[in-house]
Amino acid sequence: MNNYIDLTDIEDLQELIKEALQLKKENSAANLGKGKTLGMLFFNPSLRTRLSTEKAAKLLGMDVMVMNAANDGWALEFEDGAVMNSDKAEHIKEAAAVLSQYCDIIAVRAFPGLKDRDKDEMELVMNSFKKYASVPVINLESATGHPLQGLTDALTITELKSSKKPKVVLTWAPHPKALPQSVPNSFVEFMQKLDVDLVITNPEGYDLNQDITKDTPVIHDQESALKNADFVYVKNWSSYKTYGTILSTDVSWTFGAKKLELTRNAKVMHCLPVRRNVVIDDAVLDSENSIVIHQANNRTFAAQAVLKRLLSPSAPKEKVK
Ligand SMILES: NCCC[C@H](NC(=O)CCC(=O)O)C(=O)O
Ligand SMILES: NC(=O)OP(=O)(O)O
Repeated sequence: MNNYIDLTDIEDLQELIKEALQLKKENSAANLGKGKTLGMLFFNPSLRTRLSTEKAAKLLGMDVMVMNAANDGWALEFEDGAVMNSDKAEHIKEAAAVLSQYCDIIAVRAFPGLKDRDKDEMELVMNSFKKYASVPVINLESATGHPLQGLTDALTITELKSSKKPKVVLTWAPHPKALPQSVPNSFVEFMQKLDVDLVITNPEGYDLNQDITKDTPVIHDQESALKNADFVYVKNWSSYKTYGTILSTDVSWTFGAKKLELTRNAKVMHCLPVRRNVVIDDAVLDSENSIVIHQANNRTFAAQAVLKRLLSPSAPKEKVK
C-alpha cells in the first residue's frame, strides 16, 4: 500500500478486514512503528478519528504529532501558479515537502466546502498532499470520502453479522446542518465490496452520486426499505443534486423505535457524532440494538491495519518536483 486516500488503495479488502480483526484480538503492540512518526493535520474538528488513529499508531510503536491546521498553521495555498499576494502564506509544495521530512506518514482531514461540486470533487487538498508529499498520505475524511470509517464499517459488519448475506440499509435522516456526502459515499463503496444485500433509502433530491451508488437500489420510501434489515446505517447528508443544500428536515425520517420494529431486530450503526432525537432517537441509541460504541471502538483496529500496511516495505514513492 502506498497511500490510503480511497478504496482503490486497498487491493484485498477481505484480507485487510481479517488483519484488522486479528489486531483487535491480539491487542498487538508490534514494533513495526518504532522510530517512525505519524503527523496528523486537521482542517476540521474530530474526536474519534483523531484519537483512534493516534491510539492505533501508538499500538504500533509510532510517535504521533497532531496539528490543528485550521487555526494553528499558516493558511495554505493549493492552486498551482497562484500569485500569493492575498491571505495564503504558504504553498502546499513547501508545506508537504517539509512535513515529509518530519513524518513517515502524513494524515489529513479536510471537509468539502459544499458550495462548488466540481471543486469538491477535485479533492484538491488530499490530492495535493498526495502529489507533493514524499511519504504515504492517509485520508482522515476528505471532500468526498471517509475510507477509515468505511473500513471500520465493513469490519464491524463482518464481525457482527449472523447470516451469510445480511440485508444492510443505509438510511438518510434529518439534520440541522448541511453535511458532507463523504461518510455515506465510503459506506456504499465498501459495502459494494462485501457479500451483503445493500439498499439505500433517502428522500427525493437526496440521491448520492450515481457514479458511486452504481446499481445499488435507491428507495424513496423509508419504511419499505427498512423491511427485514439486519443492519441499519443511519446518516444525514446534504443534497448531491442541489449541491450542498438542505432540501428537507422531515422528522418522519428520524430513526426511532417504530422504524426499528420494521427490521429483523437490526443492529443500528452511525459514524458519530450523532444528534440525539434528530437523527436517531434516544430509545434506539440507548437500546441493545445500537452498536455505535462498538463501531467507534473498531476505528482503532481499522487505522492500525492501514498504518501497518503503510509501514510495511513497498515500492519507493517517486518524488514530485
Ligand atoms: N466524521 C464523522 C462525521 C463528520 C461530519 N459530521 C458533522 O460535521 C456533524 C456536525 C454536527 O452535528 O454539527 C460528517 O457528517 O461528515
Ligand atoms: N466518525 C468520525 O469520523 O468521528 P470524528 O469526526 O469525531 O473523527
